Amino acid sequence: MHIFSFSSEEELNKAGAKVVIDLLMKKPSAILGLATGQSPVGIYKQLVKAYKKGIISFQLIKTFNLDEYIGLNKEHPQSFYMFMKQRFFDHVNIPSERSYIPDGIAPDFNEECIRYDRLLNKIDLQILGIGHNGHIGFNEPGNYLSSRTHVVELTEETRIANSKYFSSLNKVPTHAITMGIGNILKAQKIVFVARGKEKAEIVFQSLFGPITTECPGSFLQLHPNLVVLLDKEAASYIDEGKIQNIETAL
Ligand SMILES: N[C@@H]1[C@@H](O)[C@H](O)[C@@H](COP(=O)(O)O)O[C@@H]1O
Repeated sequence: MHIFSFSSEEELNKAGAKVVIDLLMKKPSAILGLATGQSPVGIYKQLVKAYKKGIISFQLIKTFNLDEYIGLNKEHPQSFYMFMKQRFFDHVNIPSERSYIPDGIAPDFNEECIRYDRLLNKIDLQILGIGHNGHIGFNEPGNYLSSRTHVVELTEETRIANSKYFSSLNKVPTHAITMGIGNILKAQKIVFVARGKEKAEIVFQSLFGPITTECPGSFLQLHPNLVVLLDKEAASYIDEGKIQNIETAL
């Protein structure tokens, strides 16, 4: 595990984008796993900049998003599809048929989970954030975790946290489809991003606490190629000796 912390947002975002750019330079047909939430948005912005400068092309890549709300169609302003479209897909040259996201209004969700799992080729690089309660994708804390794509009931805590995107809490969907922990851990490399003081404890628990279904992020400790990008606040519980110098490492 390589942990880096940054005093500037821009440096963190540039470091995250650099991991993607380096991969695309080596493998223009790379498969990217993408995440919603505020944490990765700055990285997407840097990637859009790099595309506009002609540094990289997304023509040959494929993308798979982690999750989608159940009950929201693609055009719904709060769907994760729309989130990605507005912040990333519309600004780069990813052919739309190569960007996959679970279908939140599928007629049969069991079938949809099976379909998504079949589509999921081996992800080269997964970009990942974390919820305040330790969820990754929408794998919520509890007595068990699922390995494959599945339907999940969102916790009250998650619905409240995500209600900032909706007009009221009762508009936040109660369920979602998410890749499972196994899908996430199968990625060749994971770039895990977290920002802010309110993430400091869960980031510490995830990276150094016991591996437990009560903290889905703790399963990241099992991944052999994990790059952790934190701002100073999110890194504040971590011993400085465990944090690497970006200049020498990336
Ligand atoms: N399903 C997503 C997660 O993938 C994301 O990690 C989390 C944190 O979002 P933020 O980065 O805005 O804190 O939000 C959502 O619930």
